[in-house]
Amino acid sequence: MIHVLVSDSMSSEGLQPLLDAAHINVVQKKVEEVDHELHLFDALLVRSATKVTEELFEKMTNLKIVGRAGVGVDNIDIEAATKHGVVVINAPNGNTISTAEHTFAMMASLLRHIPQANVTVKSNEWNRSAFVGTELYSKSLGIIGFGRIGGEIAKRARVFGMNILVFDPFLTKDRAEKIGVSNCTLDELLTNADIITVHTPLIKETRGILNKETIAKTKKGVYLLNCARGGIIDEAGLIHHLENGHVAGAALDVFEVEPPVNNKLLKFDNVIVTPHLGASTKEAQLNVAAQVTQEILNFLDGKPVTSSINLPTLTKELFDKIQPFYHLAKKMGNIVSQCMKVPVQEVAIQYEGSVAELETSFITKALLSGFLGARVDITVNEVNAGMIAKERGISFSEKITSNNSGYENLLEVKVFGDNQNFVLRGTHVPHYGERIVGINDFNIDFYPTGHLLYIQHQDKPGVIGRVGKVLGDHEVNIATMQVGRKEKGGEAIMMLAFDRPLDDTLTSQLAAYDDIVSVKSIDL
Ligand SMILES: NC(=O)C1=CN([C@@H]2O[C@H](COP(=O)(O)OP(=O)(O)OC[C@H]3O[C@@H](n4cnc5c(N)ncnc54)[C@H](O)[C@@H]3O)[C@@H](O)[C@H]2O)C=CC1
Ligand SMILES: O=C(O)CCC(=O)C(=O)O
Repeated sequence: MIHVLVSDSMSSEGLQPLLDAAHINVVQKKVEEVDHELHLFDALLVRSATKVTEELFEKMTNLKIVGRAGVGVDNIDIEAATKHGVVVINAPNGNTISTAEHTFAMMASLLRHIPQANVTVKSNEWNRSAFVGTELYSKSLGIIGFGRIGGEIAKRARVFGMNILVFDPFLTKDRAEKIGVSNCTLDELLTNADIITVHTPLIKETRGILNKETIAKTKKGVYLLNCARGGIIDEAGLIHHLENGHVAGAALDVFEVEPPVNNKLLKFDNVIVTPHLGASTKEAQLNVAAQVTQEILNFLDGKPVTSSINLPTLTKELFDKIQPFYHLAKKMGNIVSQCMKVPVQEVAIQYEGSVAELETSFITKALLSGFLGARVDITVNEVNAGMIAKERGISFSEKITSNNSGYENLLEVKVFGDNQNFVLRGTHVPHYGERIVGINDFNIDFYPTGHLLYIQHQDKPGVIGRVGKVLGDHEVNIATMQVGRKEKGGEAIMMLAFDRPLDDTLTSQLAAYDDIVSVKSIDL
């Protein structure tokens, strides 16, 4: 049974496929309410209320995936998720329209004082002169962060006859042209916009992008909006410019601390607020819950996820093509790790042939996870393999080569360790399977599975017979056997496969022969 914890309120219609799955047990409770069972859950679904911290990852020892029903993942410690090998996914476009519409509603309300006027009329006042507003028509709207939501706002602003100024360092010329806007510098936007709205993620570079100093550069009487994340507009800086009358008004859906506690911003008549409602429509909630549910089901079924924050994004088609190499790479990493029982400083992976055209970074991570999984006692997977390698001082690299070894595809891993290097080559043959085709300078051909014995020896008469006899004396049946050598009478290797693991006494007994250089038992 797979256990999924849904810890924030979510559209039950969107969650239905998870609720309907017979093999999945869905618990809809807050994290605090299941404190003693946290270790049971395979998946966690959240909106923005649940804080997914390092401490929570430590308690959720079985967790494999966190799904964020929404865009912003600032409530999830992505670094901690990556370290714990937990995939983080979000629902990037399900609430775009709702948030763009909310921002527009806030903008119109702010400039026409609708919330303030509403309160007075309901209090039996009829004071029309107190609420003279400002038109949106022909005003310059500055949009900071021109992604999905910023783009939708621009489309609506154009219909209202507004001029649009955009600042987004990552905006491509193509996308700007397609929507018909031009990118300007932050300073140009600040000095020319009548209204400024922010739509970036909350990251180091955007925290406080509008602050005491930058707001001072804006036009006197500017209106500011934040329907993205609290902290993108620095609250102290905004308060300063509301008090000195530089800012004519602000519309805020989000706050540095939510819900806001003793927040001075709530005292200003010209500040209108909503309780983080950008994505709160029936449509958006259905969209994000359905998107994230489908992704979780795919993931739990071993299918690719398309909106991961800490894994390369793969389409189903690409994922299917990568699968054979993913499994081969994982096994190759594992074999190398078991053959190199010394500290390792570097892992270099090379791709040749058709495999080089795929998303090799994913295959590299699979190889690293196979390598590290055999030598560390924590969960290692494609999510955290790179991070764990770095933490352990192991550098890794990948290279595409145009070498022509004759194989349709070839993966080669070279591992450099204390006084020892090791090279392994593998290929995948369609309809036939994975093959290891080279160890160090030797050509060989075996199927990497089960219990193997790798023997380096002298190419002399009687060695193979002696190995067979020792194994036979211990009632060990040899399932398959491959040999390889470089030259007659020189160094040689054997790879034997068995139906059951070998015990250490047997490998020590074989290693004691003079013409046997080394014996390594490999379990896959
Ligand atoms: N109030 C609410 O309920 C909601 C809030 N949000 C917030 O809105 C934000 C934006 O959402 P989307 O448009 O879907 O995200 P997006 O990823 O499509 O767009 C973000 C844009 O910000 C730009 N950006 C990044 N760093 C920047 C910088 N230093 N300066 C200027 N631009 C920068 C990016 O290039 C990107 O184009 C989310 O990160 C989330 O925090 C999203 C949905 C609902
Ligand atoms: O879950 C919510 O309603 C908040 C949505 C949001 O802020 C986001 O998607 O980034």
